[in-house]
Amino acid sequence: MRVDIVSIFPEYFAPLDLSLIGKARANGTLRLAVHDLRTWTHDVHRTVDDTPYGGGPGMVMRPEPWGEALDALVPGADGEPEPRLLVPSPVGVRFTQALAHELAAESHLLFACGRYEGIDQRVLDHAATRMRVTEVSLGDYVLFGGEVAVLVILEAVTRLLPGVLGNAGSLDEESHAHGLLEAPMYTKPATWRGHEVPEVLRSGDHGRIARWRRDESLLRTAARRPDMIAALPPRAWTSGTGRP
Ligand SMILES: COC(=O)c1ccnc(N)c1
Repeated sequence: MRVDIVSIFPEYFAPLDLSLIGKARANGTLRLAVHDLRTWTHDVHRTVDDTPYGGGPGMVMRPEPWGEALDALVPGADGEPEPRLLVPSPVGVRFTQALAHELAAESHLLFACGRYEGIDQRVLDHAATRMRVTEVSLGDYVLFGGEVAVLVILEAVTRLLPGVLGNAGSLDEESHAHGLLEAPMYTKPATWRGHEVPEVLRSGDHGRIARWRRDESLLRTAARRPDMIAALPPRAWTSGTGRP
């Protein structure tokens, strides 16, 4: 997967050299490049923003640098598929595990990091004439800029790519993998500060363990995320594997 990120704070992405994303970059699973939007400015102050039409507080990101940046990063006639442009924004569609899986199937993601009051709408409108554009929200709150959201989205997507997670099986059992929250997890020692690991998990009875985990998962989801319970298919209540 090719990923391009455009930001006025490229240094925000230094963490992408670390850990499993760093390894994915080193082994070629992820071809990631970070670009400074100011590369595509031409004035001495390298201006990227201006006052909003219609008045109001704050500044808006100018369209010209973004237009030139996207022109430079979107392959022209060389046959490569158009990238999917992702714009982290409070007004976007909610980022979910399902969307992470959808993005993990893309060959080229292009992230545009807005700052100030956002990017001139015409940048997104023009981009939509030649590529898929998705504004993505992490939740109902506002950040200083899109950079932190890109780190979150990129981590959620990259870990789904083949070979990135050492134990791919964990993808199958984790929270949100099957519309439920994961059951509690335990490791040694069996007793810690007077707290015992549930006996069933030390029983070696895999059928009992699977049922216990399913039940705990349903209870935890019902308590914390009733919206997810409401979205479950009816068969989720009877399957013994913990998978709806
Ligand atoms: C500037 O970007 C944001 O404020 C933002 C991005 C993604 N999700 C949000 N909830 C906010």
